Amino acid sequence: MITISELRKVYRQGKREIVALDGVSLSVPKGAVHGIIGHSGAGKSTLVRCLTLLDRPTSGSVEINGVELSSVGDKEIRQARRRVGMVFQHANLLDSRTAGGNVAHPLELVGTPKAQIDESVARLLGLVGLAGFENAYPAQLSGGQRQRVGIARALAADPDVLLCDEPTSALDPGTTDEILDLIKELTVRLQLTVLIITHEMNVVKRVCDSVSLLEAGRIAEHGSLKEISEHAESRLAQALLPLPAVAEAPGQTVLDIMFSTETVHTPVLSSLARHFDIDVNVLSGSIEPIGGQQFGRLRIGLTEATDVAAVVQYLEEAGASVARPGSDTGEALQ
Ligand SMILES: Nc1ncnc2c1ncn2[C@@H]1O[C@H](COP(=O)(O)OP(=O)(O)OP(=O)(O)O)[C@@H](O)[C@H]1O
Repeated sequence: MITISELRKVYRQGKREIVALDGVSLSVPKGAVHGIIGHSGAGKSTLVRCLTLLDRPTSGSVEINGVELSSVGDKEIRQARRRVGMVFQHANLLDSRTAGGNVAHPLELVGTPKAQIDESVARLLGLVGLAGFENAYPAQLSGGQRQRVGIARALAADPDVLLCDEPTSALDPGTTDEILDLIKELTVRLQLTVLIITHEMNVVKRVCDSVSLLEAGRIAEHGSLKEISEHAESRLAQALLPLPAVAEAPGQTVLDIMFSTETVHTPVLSSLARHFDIDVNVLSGSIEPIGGQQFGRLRIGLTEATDVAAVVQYLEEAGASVARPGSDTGEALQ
């Protein structure tokens, strides 16, 4: 379990203060995968550096399984760092070392006996589906295999938390899915706590149990995928269920409707049309499985004469969530 409380990081450039993290609080239980989405400059790298103790937070705390990370002294810092395994975008393997040599590296650095290292390397490569690849060099491996080695190396020190920084951004879609499935499987099997920094909503959909939107150093939105997908005004929900090209609807009142598992299969729109004796114009829509459950989003147009407040109330009473689409939509997060 990782608990981040009121984390602040202020950089100073001469007289100027740059607030990179502005009170980030977040809790992820053991065995869960949490995604962090954010635009460039939101504070993602700073958060990674604070969690890996490459940077000291200005204030706030990071606790891993009840142990406070941010207050450890310089002497214990190496030990504390071992609690967080790091997976990078480009695997960052040492080209001069074999796959086995790369996985062995962090164990060698802390003086683990040779026999124990050999046993760990074989076990870890087996765990990531690379049994028998001990002697292959990174140049002889595919991008996905290199990332598997990177994951095995991150697990070598038996960490509690796996911190994955854009782990699939350099991979093709098929390999991305394989690596994400591996991360999910390892999370459950080893009871890890996983944080994935990503800009890809597909990563969130496939592997995350919960997600946060980091904006200007603050958590602007967060929740489980189910909680988020039930709120039509949530930008994360809109990014999870982006609408295909939306048709213009001159002279109509446009509404976005989010349907959750319970309502996605009920004929809400036809009953709406019957109830109010109106025509409902479907402008765009999508229905997708998110976090193992079906969610839907529809954009509809109503003729201006319709009593919109009554329509919204009717839809909400039917279990849907309704929003008026604005200019700042979740599509921009894609
Ligand atoms: N060492 C530093 N000194 C001064 N300002 C910094 C430093 N590191 C980051 N910042 C500033 O802190 C803010 C957050 O930066 P950060 O690199 O954490 O964002 P990010 O979300 O990782 O962006 P990107 O996706 O582009 O890497 C930015 O305004 C950045 O300019």
